[in-house]
Amino acid sequence: MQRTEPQNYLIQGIDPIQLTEQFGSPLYVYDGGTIRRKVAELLHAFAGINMKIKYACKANTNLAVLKLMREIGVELDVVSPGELEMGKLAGYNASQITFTPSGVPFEEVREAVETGAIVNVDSLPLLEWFGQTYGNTKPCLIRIKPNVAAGGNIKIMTAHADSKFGISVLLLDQILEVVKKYDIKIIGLHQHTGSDIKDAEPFLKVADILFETAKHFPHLEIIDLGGGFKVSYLPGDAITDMDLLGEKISERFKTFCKEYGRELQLWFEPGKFLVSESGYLLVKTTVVKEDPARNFVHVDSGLNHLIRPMMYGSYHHILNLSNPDGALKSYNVVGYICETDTFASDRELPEVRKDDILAFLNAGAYGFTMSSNYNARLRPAEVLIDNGQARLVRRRETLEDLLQTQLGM
Ligand SMILES: Cc1ncc(COP(=O)(O)O)c(C=O)c1O
Ligand SMILES: N[C@@H](CCCC[NH3+])C(=O)O
Repeated sequence: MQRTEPQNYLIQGIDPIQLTEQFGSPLYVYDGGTIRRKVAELLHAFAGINMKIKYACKANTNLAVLKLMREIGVELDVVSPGELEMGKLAGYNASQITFTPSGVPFEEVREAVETGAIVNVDSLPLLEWFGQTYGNTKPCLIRIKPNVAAGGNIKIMTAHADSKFGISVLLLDQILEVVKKYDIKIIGLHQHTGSDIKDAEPFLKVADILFETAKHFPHLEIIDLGGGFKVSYLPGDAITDMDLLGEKISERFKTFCKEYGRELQLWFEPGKFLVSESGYLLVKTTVVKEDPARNFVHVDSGLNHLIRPMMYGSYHHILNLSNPDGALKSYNVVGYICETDTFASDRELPEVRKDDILAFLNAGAYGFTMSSNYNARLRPAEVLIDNGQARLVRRRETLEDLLQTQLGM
């Protein structure tokens, strides 16, 4: 979204307020141009390296977004049979999809393997099952837990010693024993450190751990370093310097490949980095309440549509699209859910009036995908703007959708 004079917010030349008039509110809007730009940034940072992007689609599974990713050469990382199916519906071959489960029933792994996807094995019992079931007939990667703590907050750190994810690197001997016992075809090592990681240092640390571990596996083709690049939520927020990170990791990766004796492929699985900035949650002000303690702005949405502020205390920048020139006032922006659902506390915004349209920025990742029907509320519609055209890519839910699975009458 550019800010044009005088403070007229447009997404690819389209007025978001007009979108809410056409498609209703609340509304998720994604800017395909931003997604294309983010993919290009990542490719640029790792130019010169045999690198593949596996979009962690838990961030946003709208089929139009998945199709766009496929069209621009991005492959997929999925965490469930549902996401796998969505990937296929978006036109992916199963062989372009990696399944990265977390303690799932082994039947889900069987389904993924038999459909042709590659699996990141995340526990010793699963490795044992994989060996018993497939011997050396199917390839897999192993998800290593490097015991490194990094990420925006503890809930989104996934590689520290107490994290449930992956097989601890300290269990390497046991991993090797199982691999040997069944002659399992390990073609890659994987790790994902966490989300919202700004500095290059943790990425380099886990890369070194994986490179060292890789020396014990002679048939590798892939090193998968996961996702986690930080984006800017607050204006002026420090973000991962992708070019610097690309340069540093590429250098070490090249050295590793030389030592390993073969050129491997480097994979990344970003979610947030690719889609966060592309997304806006547009909401309408329902009530402005001037309480002695605080000014409250209620909107026609809540933690059911964007849970990140309540779940992680995350900051999402808010724009008052309807009154950008209004005098600044301090507000608590809250939802309509019967639960404390605060989007923002003590936030300075241009004066907010009833029926103003507000935009929550950085809503493209973990927005709609983490939404729910709490309080029997319906989920928003979604619009994708690409090549200057706005297209409805998910209709608004109806009460019928909500009642469809109920059998209690
Ligand atoms: C295995 C795996 N890969 C990739 C990601 C994407 O993380 P992010 O959206 O921070 O890039 C996640 C989510 O945390 C993950 O669990
Ligand atoms: N859902 C998290 C990031 C991914 C966590 C999943 N491992 C967020 O909104 O920041």
